[in-house]
Amino acid sequence: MGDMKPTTPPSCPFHAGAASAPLASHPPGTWPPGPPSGLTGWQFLPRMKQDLFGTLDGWRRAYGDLVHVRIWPEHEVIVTDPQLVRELLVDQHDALVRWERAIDVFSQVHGHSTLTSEGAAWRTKRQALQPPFAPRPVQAFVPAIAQAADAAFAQWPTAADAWPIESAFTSLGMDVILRMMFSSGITADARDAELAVHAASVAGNAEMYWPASWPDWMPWKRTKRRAIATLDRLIGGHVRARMRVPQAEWPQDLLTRLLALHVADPATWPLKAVRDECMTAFLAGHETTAATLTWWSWCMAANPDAQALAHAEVDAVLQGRVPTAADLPSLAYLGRTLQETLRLYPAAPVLISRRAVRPVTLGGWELPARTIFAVPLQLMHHDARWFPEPHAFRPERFAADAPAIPRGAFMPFGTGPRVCLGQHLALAEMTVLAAQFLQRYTVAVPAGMAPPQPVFNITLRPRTPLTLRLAARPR
Ligand code: HEM
Repeated sequence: MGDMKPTTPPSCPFHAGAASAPLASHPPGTWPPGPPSGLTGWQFLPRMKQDLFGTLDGWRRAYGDLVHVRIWPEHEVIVTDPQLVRELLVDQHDALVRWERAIDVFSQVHGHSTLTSEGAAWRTKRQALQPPFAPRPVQAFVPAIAQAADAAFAQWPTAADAWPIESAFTSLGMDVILRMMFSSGITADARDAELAVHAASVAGNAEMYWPASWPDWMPWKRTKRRAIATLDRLIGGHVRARMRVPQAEWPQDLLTRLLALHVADPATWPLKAVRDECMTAFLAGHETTAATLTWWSWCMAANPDAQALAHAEVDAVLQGRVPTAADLPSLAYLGRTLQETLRLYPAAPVLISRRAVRPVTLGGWELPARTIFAVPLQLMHHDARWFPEPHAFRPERFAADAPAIPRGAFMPFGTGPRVCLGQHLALAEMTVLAAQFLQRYTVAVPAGMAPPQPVFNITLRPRTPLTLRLAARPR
């Protein structure tokens, strides 16, 4: 096959000035460089399972920012160049759907929600849900978030050498999302729900890399079956309880907004669709924020100077008050500590893989329909080209006067039309919780403790549950 020169498209009077389609500069039918796959490429799977990011990083160093990996019967392209990631997820998003295997696995718990749907169904759901998640409306949740934090911190000890902070932040994250969704805080069955979320997550992650799932009635899937039943009871119970209350008495929360859609248009929004959105908001809405606050508390403990600056800012801005939505813009340094945490430990360290439904031209390569694209945010966030000394915790990278970070190099919430629905809520929530935490506590690394190792189980979590030294601050 001869070299195909890029050709200039004929100019069109109707589309003058519009972004032109990317051009292929490599011969059609060829792939970007990548590791030799042998007959099947299946030998890559155990390596990827054992150390996904180490394996991908090795390939990026050897082959560049577009790596082709052949794992029969699939062709996968790993994209780590910020500009190409944006070209893919923003400019060419309509050429992609989410990898069907991941969606199969997620659907077993989430049903058919914004997270798991495609095409017109996804658009309808996303448009209906967008308004309460926009930057301004999420401010209405700040008092509920602050109340949840007050209630939780009242139960935390004033001093502890090894406080199970990960579990404590997970319960708090769950309480917050339950208050926002159902106007009802965490109940005694929260520990069951926490265990169920973990079990469903571990089972989901394990199944993702098999071409199909065994039916859930198989005897060895009992733990997963029970986990899903526990979550169904929790979410379904709230929906049913609300339906027993006269509509005029429904509180202003996310469930009421979803049920209003059901009341107005039960064909598009049957109760099952309401349940599915609640499940997604519950799972996506607390797992990720709890994981981020866990890593943030580690970053604070391991970087006492940054913690002291954050303490000083919180004290100066809040003067001991409970934070309100109006305070959030003034907590700028605290916000940067959260951004730096999301850079080092993105809660969703790799986006859900995408499947091309038509040919995609990217970086000069014409990649055929059915190509799978993977976007490992973790690698991009740790790339020394955009983040010097990438493993150091440096909140000042995000200061207004710091050197600009290339667009697309930092995207903990993804990008394009399928960017995280809850990003503004998550940032407001984490800032309020972190501020209230710092008003009360100093956190430190227990003597002799090694840095926690991140493991990827749908979200990025420490390999063993994180515990830290906690001491109440004089008030
Ligand atoms: C630190 C907190 C969070 C992080 C890091 C995070 C990250 C992400 C990322 C990276 C995606 C895109 C996945 C992809 O493109 O494959 C996503 C999607 C999504 N997130 Fe979040 N998320 C967070 C919090 C939340 C919260 C609080 C909610 C809701 C209450 C939420 C709801 C969703 C939903 C519904 C989607 C799917 C959107 C769609 O497909 O249209 N997330 N999230």
